[in-house]
Amino acid sequence: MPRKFVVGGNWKMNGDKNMINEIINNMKKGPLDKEVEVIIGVPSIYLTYVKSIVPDTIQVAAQNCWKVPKGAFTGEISPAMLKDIGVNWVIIGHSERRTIFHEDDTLVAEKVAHALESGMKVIACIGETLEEREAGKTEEVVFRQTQALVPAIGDKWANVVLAYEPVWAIGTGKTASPQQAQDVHASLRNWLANNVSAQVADAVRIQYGGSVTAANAVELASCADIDGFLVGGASLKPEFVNIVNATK
Ligand SMILES: O=C[C@H](O)COP(=O)(O)O
Repeated sequence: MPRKFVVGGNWKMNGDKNMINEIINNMKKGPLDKEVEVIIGVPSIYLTYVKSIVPDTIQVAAQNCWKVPKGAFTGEISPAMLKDIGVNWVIIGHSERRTIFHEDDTLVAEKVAHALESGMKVIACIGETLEEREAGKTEEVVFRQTQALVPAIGDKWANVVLAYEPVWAIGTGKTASPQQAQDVHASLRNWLANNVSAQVADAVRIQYGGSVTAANAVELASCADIDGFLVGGASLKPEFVNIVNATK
């Protein structure tokens, strides 16, 4: 079965109500390709507001969550709380969480496991730093990060999207070339076939993220193993509509 293209917009810690109204109005105007799954990653404080103004055709994600349902974890939010306000997706393990907030593979896996057990869908992020790429360790790093997720995901791969985001391409304007991205995506799929199952390898969607724009999205989207994007900066701009429509 062909994999449905899935485009996420990760707003990160950006936006206010005025800007959010503009972004959503622009997406409503679209038109957005109906064949593409669209998920916007919203700062937690605006999740309820965005849910109240967004059409059902656009799904809403949190950018993080904690690994237990409730308790003394000041400043955190749980999958149970997200589900309570109708948010069914969460981005976990973004490189900014891994680097700035020191989230390691184990914590990322615990968060993924709990989110999935709570009935949420997860965009799980992986990707190498520039230093790791230059040392020829790209595959070693993304395989290690994915391996940590395997027991956490268990049989719930249908609720997971993998986002390959080379850290050196995030917010830098340096996009991975379509060949560089395709090579890593193909290696990941091959690794999944050997270490999980052929069925999961074939079905799981792997997004590319890192300086995706309307100008490079069409070529990246034409690669066989690129099943969508996780878009940062450009998801705040009108060109996000063109990125969603990159396979049209
Ligand atoms: O989650 C999105 C990625 O960090 C990519 O961000 P960017 O498109 O601004 O490079």
